[in-house]
Amino acid sequence: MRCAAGIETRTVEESSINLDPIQAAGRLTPEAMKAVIAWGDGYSVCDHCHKPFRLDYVANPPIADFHADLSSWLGMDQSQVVPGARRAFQEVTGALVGKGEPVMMTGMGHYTAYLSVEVVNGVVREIPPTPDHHITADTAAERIEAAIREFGYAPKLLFIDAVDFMYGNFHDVKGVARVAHQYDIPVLYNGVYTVGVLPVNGKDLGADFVVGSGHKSMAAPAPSGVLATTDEYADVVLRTTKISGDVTGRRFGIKQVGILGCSLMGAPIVGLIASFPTVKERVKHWDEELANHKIVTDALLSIEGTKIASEVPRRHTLTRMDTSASFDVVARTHKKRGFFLSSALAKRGITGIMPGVTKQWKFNTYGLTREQAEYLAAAFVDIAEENGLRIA
Ligand SMILES: Cc1ncc(COP(=O)(O)O)c(C=O)c1O
Repeated sequence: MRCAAGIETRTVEESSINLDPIQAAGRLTPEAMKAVIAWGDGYSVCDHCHKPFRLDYVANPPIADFHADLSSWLGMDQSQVVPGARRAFQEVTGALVGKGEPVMMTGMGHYTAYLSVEVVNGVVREIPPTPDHHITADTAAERIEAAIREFGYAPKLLFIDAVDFMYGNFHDVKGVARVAHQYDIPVLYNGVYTVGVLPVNGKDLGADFVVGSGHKSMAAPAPSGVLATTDEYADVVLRTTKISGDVTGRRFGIKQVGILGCSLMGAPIVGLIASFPTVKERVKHWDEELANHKIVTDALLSIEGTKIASEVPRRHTLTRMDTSASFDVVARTHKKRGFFLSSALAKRGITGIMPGVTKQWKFNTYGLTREQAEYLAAAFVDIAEENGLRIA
């Protein structure tokens, strides 16, 4: 069915398996789905906004309680909801970084982190990954020293991914944060692949800012995300307005500057909150997610020539495979070329791997049941066998 604006009814096949790394942990819970329908009108939660007229003070739906819960759940002091992790990056750079000032970024950072420096006319200085795709404290120290020599003062902020989007590798957040703090550089922990799927305690990690993505990892609608910080940085980054109109003298209460007053006011905030109890529970079961993931990677590794390009053993459900000596060999002569793999998977109800790619590709098994993991594992082996690849 298609509405007058041309939007088709979206059907989500419950039994199908979507391996798209960015979608795996963002699918809504049934509770969020219902809440989104009930609260989908534009500014729906604003019916319940009373003095002092700020989103995080709304008692019903329980937005105020959610903020308090979120801060303690992340091991931080204060938090805010934002329209996506990228807006949290922007809020922090907006508060801490001036024109021409350096920010340390890892060479494996997301493009939105780079752009959040660009939007405030800051300058990026990178910490390159090691040949095995890790960000280490030693390299961070070297690059910070180099930036200090170049600029004459320490960088204003350091971004570090808990788990990067390229390989799904874990990085030495604690070690890097310890080094950064020796130079008084605040640390932004990018938790888009951790917050909402596994336990995170920002202060234990040495983070000054913890950023999560609602639509990527907290079973929430887009755009949504979270920013948590310490009391030390809250005064600057979550600061309230002081501006006034020079002619009218107008003032704006206690609105927060970094999110231009309010951020999520309808479906995204109620969806985020409605999924939160499930999200808090599911992070306790990360080991089960890893066990399911291993069923699939073991099956893939049984296909002769197949390797894992990410760190091993796997500690995350997002993995980059190297099938240049297996599926890519098939692709060279197959009539569908590289598309044979995505097409064979689609026939089996499996989507989310980039069509046409057979050398290196990423997938994420987060949220699959044991049965689905076994089905997926068997599907890869089956596809390999029907294309003449040997199984060890
Ligand atoms: C590592 C990383 N950081 C940040 C983002 C941006 O997140 P959001 O869409 O919530 O702004 C992404 C999105 O894919 C990502 O992979």
